[in-house]
Amino acid sequence: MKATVKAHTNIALIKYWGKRDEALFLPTNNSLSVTLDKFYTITTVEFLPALQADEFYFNGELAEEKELMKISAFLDRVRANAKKPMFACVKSQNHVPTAAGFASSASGYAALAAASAKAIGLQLTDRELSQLARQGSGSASRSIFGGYVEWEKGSNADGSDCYAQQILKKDAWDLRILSVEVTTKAKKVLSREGMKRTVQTSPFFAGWLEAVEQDLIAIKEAINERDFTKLGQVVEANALKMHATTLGANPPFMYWQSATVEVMQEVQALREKGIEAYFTIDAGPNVKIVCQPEEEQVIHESLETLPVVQQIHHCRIGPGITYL
Ligand SMILES: O=C(O)C[C@@](O)(CF)CCOP(=O)(O)OP(=O)(O)O
Repeated sequence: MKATVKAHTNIALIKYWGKRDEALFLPTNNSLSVTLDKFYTITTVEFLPALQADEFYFNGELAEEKELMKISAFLDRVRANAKKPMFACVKSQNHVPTAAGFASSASGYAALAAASAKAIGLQLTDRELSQLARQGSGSASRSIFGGYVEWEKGSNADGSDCYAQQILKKDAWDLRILSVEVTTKAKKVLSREGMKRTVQTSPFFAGWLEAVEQDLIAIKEAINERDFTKLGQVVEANALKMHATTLGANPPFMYWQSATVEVMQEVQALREKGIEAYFTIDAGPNVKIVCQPEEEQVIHESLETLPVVQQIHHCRIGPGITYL
């Protein structure tokens, strides 16, 4: 009754931004991501009849109560699914620089979903695992798979048609992701709160929903044609539109800091010099840059001249979950 799983984090090229159902983590729009090779979570789950309650160790330390509550709530779904009311000991090791603003919940819940299902004896398909992980954190639904992944929003109220699937293998198109950590000052609005406030109060959210459908069509054409310029332009414009919605929320908020804008401007300056780099930004001030292998180094060198750049992580497109 024990299993260990390694799951990688992912970065959305077309953003998940808004839920149509908070309880089931059903999104308002499809999203598309690439799984990253460098950052991952390894989670071991052991169901033990002798346990009187769930236990959760995070990076070797007993986790605090509120984290344990979230894990237990997730395990309740697994227990109900397997009809086995047994408690578990969960041990998670994160290899994700949380300072980089990576959604470590993506790799964390993907690993927890796969390890807990396996340990309790559930035989779930990857699609079913994606639907289970989704109920821990939406973006985790994508980390079950490697390569290029699309998360289908579905339309059923119960989420039975809401899951992610791989649309292109990781080695089919070798793109690089530079994760640029900048100096962070303010406490950020967590993505869950950010998207909820935006859906409920931003007049720009309707425009986002229209635009993201078009962006998804365009990026899939770009992927099929291996057209990096087209992909980069869609990725950057999609991120900017997502962030534009937050400015219209009530109360308004903004994830960018001055350092964020400096990096964005450096990327645009690189393009004016003929170096193709495109940025994307999630629920935080850090910037991720998409580029082609041959320009990865020159982009790194230009970024590290910026005093606001603290660290640059080089990522390639990575694999789906593995059972260790
Ligand atoms: O990753 C993306 O598509 C875009 C974002 O990173 C943009 F910030 C949102 C990720 O949201 P997540 O942490 O999955 O939310 P949850 O479902 O409330 O846990």
